Amino acid sequence: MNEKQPQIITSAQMRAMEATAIGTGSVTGLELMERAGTGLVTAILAAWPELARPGTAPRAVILCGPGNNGGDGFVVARQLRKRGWRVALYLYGGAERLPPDARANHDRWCKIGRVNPLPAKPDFGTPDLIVDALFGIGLSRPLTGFDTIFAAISRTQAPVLSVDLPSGRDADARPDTMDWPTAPTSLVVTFHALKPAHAHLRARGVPVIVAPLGL
Ligand SMILES: NC(=O)C1=CN([C@@H]2O[C@H](COP(=O)(O)OP(=O)(O)OC[C@H]3O[C@@H](n4cnc5c(N)ncnc54)[C@H](O)[C@@H]3O)[C@@H](O)[C@H]2O)[C@H](O)CC1
Ligand SMILES: [K+]
Repeated sequence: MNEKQPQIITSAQMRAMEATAIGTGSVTGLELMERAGTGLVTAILAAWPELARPGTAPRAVILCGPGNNGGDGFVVARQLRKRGWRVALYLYGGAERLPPDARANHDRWCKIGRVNPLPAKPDFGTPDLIVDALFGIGLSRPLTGFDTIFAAISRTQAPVLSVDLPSGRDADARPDTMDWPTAPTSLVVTFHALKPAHAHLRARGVPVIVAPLGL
């Protein structure tokens, strides 16, 4: 009996599903983003239970990008802070560039925490966890100028949770994108279903978790 193969959808199919769900009014983009953030935090606590122990105040560094992938990062920051984590959040790009759902979560985060601009040569110190919420399925071309940031992530030797995709990776794993510069990763949490890039990551031994969005 052949093992049930995980469903793999393209980024276009994912976008169409999100658009249909939002278009029919069955859910809002903001609600989808909150579900995504909750799925990410659930995965963090399951993957690193030593950080979930009451009484510890783990330190997370959260890197937010200019789109809704960054929006997910703001949700994670708020939810971890609520659990007593210390959170240092960095934003690449201006808040005014954020799309509505991400901006709403940026504004909610600003009520309880700071937004630091992501420096070109960052020093993230020694966090317990790094959350890579820079880029997801909206990446349209190879990243340039992120090498020092990726090196700074590696220098921390902290585990890296990739939101949806390791930043820099093309979700559809088109052949000419396989050598695009990509952030380090320890664990990838994607949403609703695997995309082609996730099958490649798993084949290379990178753990990939699919968080449901209720779609
Ligand atoms: N739709 C929803 O409410 C949900 C979305 N999910 C998350 O959203 C991202 C996809 O978000 P999107 O805004 O479409 O794209 P990204 O955030 O991945 O990035 C777009 C952003 O980046 C810029 N950009 C693209 N390529 C480059 C580049 N090479 N260099 C610099 N900047 C680049 C582009 O201009 C945009 O500003 C998805 O991955 C999920 O994480 C929720 O999970 C579910 C709800
Ligand atoms: K990411």
